[in-house]
Amino acid sequence: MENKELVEKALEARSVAYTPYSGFRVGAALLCADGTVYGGCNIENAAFGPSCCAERTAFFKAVSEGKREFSAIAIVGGPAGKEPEDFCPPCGVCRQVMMEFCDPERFRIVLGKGDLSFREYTLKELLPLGFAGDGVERKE
Ligand SMILES: O=c1ccn([C@H]2C[C@H](O)[C@@H](CO)O2)c(=O)[nH]1
Ligand SMILES: [Zn+2]
Repeated sequence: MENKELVEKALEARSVAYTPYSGFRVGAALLCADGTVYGGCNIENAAFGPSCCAERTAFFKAVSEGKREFSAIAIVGGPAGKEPEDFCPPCGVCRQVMMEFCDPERFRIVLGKGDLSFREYTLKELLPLGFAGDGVERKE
């Protein structure tokens, strides 16, 4: 799928962001290796801590439906009431979640804006020397 189309889907996902505390609405569209796309938005909470970013919402939706292989994620974000005018790079926690499921040299992170312009990075570029759990015992 074209990056532009993925950015459009991220903008669509952003429209239902739940952000009463920050007013900063983020949307993500996660492209699975099988071609399916999962949208995600940020979901905030009055206790702040339980809030979830758009990117993790998309990943957890996909993994909870059996998906394990991912090609790319588009991310858009900015203040409510207007289309995103700046790029919104993923937070460190979300980069680490990507590291769990994605090949850092192949997984593409597409940062988009409301005008559908975008910049593409690999996960390795945004999370150099990322921790992949090498040496961590796996039970299954
Ligand atoms: O890449 C990002 C950056 C921030 N947020 C959310 C967290 C919070 O709800 C709001 C402001 O930080 O935006 C995301 O969902 N993804
Ligand atoms: Zn995040």
